[in-house]
Amino acid sequence: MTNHFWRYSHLALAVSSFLFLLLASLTGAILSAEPVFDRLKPYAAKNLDALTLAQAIPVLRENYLGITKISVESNQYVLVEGTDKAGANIKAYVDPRTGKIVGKPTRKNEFFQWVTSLHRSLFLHETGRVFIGLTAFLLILIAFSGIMLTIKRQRGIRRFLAKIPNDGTTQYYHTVAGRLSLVFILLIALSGTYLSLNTLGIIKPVKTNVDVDFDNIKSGTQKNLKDFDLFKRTNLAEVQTVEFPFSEDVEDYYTLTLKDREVALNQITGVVIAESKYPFSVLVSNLSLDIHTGRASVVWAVILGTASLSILFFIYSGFAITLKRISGRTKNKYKKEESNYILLVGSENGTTNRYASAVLKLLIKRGKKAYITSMNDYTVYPKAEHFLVFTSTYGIGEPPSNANKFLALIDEKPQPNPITYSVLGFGSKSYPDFCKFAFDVHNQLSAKSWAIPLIDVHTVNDKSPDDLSLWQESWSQKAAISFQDFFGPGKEKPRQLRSFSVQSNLKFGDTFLIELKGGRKLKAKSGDLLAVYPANDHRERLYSIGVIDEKIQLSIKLHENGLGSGFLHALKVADTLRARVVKNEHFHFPAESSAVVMIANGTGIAPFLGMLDENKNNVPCYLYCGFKNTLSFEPFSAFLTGKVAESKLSKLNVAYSRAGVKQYVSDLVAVDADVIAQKLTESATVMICGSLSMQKDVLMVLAKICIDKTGHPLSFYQSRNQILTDCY
Ligand SMILES: Cc1cc2nc3c(=O)[nH]c(=O)nc-3n(C[C@H](O)[C@H](O)[C@H](O)COP(=O)(O)O)c2cc1C
Repeated sequence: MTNHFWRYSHLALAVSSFLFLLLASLTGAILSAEPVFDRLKPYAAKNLDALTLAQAIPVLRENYLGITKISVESNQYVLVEGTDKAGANIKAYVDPRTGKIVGKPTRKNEFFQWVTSLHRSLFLHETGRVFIGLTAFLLILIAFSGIMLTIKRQRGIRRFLAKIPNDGTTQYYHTVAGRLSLVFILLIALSGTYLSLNTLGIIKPVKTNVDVDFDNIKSGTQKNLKDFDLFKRTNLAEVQTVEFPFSEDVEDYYTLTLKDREVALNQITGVVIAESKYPFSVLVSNLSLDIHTGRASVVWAVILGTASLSILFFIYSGFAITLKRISGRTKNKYKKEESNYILLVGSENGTTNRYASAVLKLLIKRGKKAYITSMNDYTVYPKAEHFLVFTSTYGIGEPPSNANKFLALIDEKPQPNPITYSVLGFGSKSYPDFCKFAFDVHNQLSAKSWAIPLIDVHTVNDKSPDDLSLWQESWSQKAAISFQDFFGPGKEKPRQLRSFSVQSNLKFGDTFLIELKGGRKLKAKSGDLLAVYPANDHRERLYSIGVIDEKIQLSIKLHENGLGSGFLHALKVADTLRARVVKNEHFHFPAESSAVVMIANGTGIAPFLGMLDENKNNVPCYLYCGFKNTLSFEPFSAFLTGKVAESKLSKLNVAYSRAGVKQYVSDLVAVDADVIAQKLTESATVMICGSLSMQKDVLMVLAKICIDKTGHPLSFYQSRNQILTDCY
């Protein structure tokens, strides 16, 4: 059964029993203090398991003239009833080793009596008992559905006790505490249910009294009590009551009520004259009482109290989780039929929902017609121009439950118009399949003819504000929608711009290479981005950078009327530029990788130039790059040949799309399918930088290579950081 089923069962059971569960656990926690208070009184006898009846009874008989009954109560009080040496009636707690009176039985504490009634029947007699019994039963089901949810969360029963990644959420504490208290809560619930079945008369535990055959009772010489075999074998911890014979007549006998049976004993010879073992139902009933009340052990009573308090915590945290989950849902202002921006959300616990809702509000504030819905409600949107997909990943790289039909739906329902899309994945690197579902969505959308990627797939690790703002910057640049007054997580921070001086600006047709030098404390790595503000206003342009000899190198294509490229193209040596470096951790040269496969087209080669320069350990690097013709490759040719000579680049593969055999870089990748598959299985990293259309083609080729030659889907490697992309 699905996670969804268990989640809703868990919630529905908790909601339906909430009030009774609250009362029962609160009163249960209070009642667990009673055995502790009882044990604090000086009446409890110590080490009853080390004192036999053969030792205790003679001592008590010496002290009291006529004993009618000895009772050993569950709190280890030993009660003697009968007459004392002066012939006066007594009913007192005694020390069974000395026979001394230690206290007199008193009425049960009124407060505990009141709480007990509330706990057992809510003061509603039979009806209350039914409700309480039902609550105990529902608690079993809640615990069971909780176990199933934990198994799903932990990806299998064998990993049930494995470490749970601590993301600091209420859900984490709910799960961890649940696992710790599970056994105790189950015992409370099972014993409570059984006791309720007893009190409601559905299960009737019937003790059969000993059946004595009076014709067979034999007399003889009076044996000393301390020599009675059964008395020697039975310690006081096993005893509930010992009823003494009424007279000295041989037909009167001792009746011993033990934990598991009743025994009749000849008072002259000490021989067992009858025995009746309790039926299973009585044993279970006694055990349930011990378990449910903690009457037999202070330690158990404390555990019970803690477990009852933990139920209160689960009620609180469970509702907090649900509230968080549903609070992110937003009402739509526009209908889906009229909206141009469609926000598709996959969220299990509400984090992604809340972020998507903040983006929706921003779009509406900017005057856009936007519509938000969960990914499973995906349909055909006649006026849609942009899809914004926000999704988390759960389980073994699986979709959240409101997105589990999405991949099938996009196959079933093609859009009538071309639509740009962007996918933002929410996940956590504590899980092996980081944002895998977001990659699955991005890959599947990129194979659709109607879907045009607006920006590369982005991921957010543990709600990182830096990751969120990176997506915002990339998306707002392409969609021309400012996030300036965005009110949501990862909202814009004040920009701290630095000055860069232009070292060179070399032009090669419509491509140009700029070298920039920042101040001494500049920390930039190849793969980071440079944010430039060409009009000195909010409009930002991002460029991938390569760092060579502590200088930032940008490789840019001049676009007609391009705001950013036009501005940079016009820069001259010694000009200064105000800009900032945006960290792009996910696209740095991998610190530990058996090999690196670099795939680029056009100016996307820029970060790889810096990375090859950085390759001090000569990690095997394979570059596949695509250019229009030899002229557009020329700016990089000498540098790359030099890196081959230095063994920093193992193999250089160049495709020209408008010259010679007319190939694309994806064709080169397809030719080397075997090599790339082998590298991937050897934990190599594939890095792709360049245009989104090139990425689309390359991902399709890689998807085929992965599935055909390694048996894993492409997203398997993407979510393990083995396929990194930075495309625009
Ligand atoms: C049970 C569980 C399983 C998860 N599995 C993954 C996973 O496989 N990959 C991943 O990147 N993140 C995983 N995460 C992290 C979530 O995707 C991340 O916390 C996300 O922000 C949750 O978003 P939501 O609240 O919108 O569902 C998991 C979280 C939980 C609680």
